[in-house]
Amino acid sequence: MTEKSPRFSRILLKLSGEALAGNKDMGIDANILDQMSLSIAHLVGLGVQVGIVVGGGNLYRGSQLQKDGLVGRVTGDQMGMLATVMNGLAMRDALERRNIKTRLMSAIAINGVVEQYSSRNAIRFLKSGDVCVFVAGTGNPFFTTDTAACLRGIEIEAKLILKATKVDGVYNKDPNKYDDAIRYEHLTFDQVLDEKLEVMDLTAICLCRDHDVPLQVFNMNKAGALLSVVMDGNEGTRVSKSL
Ligand SMILES: Nc1ncnc2c1ncn2[C@@H]1O[C@H](COP(=O)(O)OP(=O)(O)O)[C@@H](O)[C@H]1O
Ligand SMILES: O=c1ccn([C@@H]2O[C@H](COP(=O)(O)OP(=O)(O)O)[C@@H](O)[C@H]2O)c(=O)[nH]1
Repeated sequence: MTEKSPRFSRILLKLSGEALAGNKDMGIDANILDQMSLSIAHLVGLGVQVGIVVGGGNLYRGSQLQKDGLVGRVTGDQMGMLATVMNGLAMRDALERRNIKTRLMSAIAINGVVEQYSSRNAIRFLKSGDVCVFVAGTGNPFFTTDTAACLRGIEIEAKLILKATKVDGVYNKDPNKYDDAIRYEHLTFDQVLDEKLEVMDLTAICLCRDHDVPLQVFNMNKAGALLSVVMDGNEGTRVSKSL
């Protein structure tokens, strides 16, 4: 009997900072990180090329720092981007503890700590089986790591961008506020924009739509969900250019 091969050969996985925090208010939950690295190791073992964009919301968000009166927005966003670097360092170590060769690539140069992002190098590393963790978002203030995920996904020619979240996909309204919210199995980027569904920010959605890269939103806390998305795409909600 031959083992089924993955439906997507190269993926970009977006992990939010909050996902890394688990049930903690702040910081990183070591058990969550370990679980995530195990799931990613499983994909790598199946020959899937994996790029990861990590968020930083478990540590800092520029908009919040500005609201708190601590710093201006640009400085706050720079602190937010540096927060993603810290999460990425922890993610790299968790993956390497599982003997997965991992490249940590940053949009902002931090010599001696991370290597600088280049799409050509990233594609080369992915082809050789290394996992690439992309940090520091897009390198620019006023953007999000969701946008960075779509940008990097397009650049590395990922077949699918996966957005890991805390709910089972995209609903017609916020499932954490409305018990009668209904989950979509499949919808278009234009529907997301027209119905103002809070899946990703507008820049991220427009990038995926304009470059025709499908997006899958799924629950990272559900056992086996990541594997199921990559093997057959039957998990969560798929968002694409057309139905
Ligand atoms: N239409 C919707 N479908 C799914 N989740 C939604 C929707 N509207 C709001 N949400 C909320 O978005 C949250 C997930 O957003 P996410 O982008 O993963 O979080 P973060 O902003 O921390 O990265 C869910 O917990 C849910 O409460
Ligand atoms: O291209 C980017 C990506 C991120 N950020 C900053 O980094 C913070 C953390 O990223 P994000 O909020 O996207 O993290 P997540 O919600 O995924 O944990 C953001 O709030 C921004 O302040 C930024 O300035 N530019």
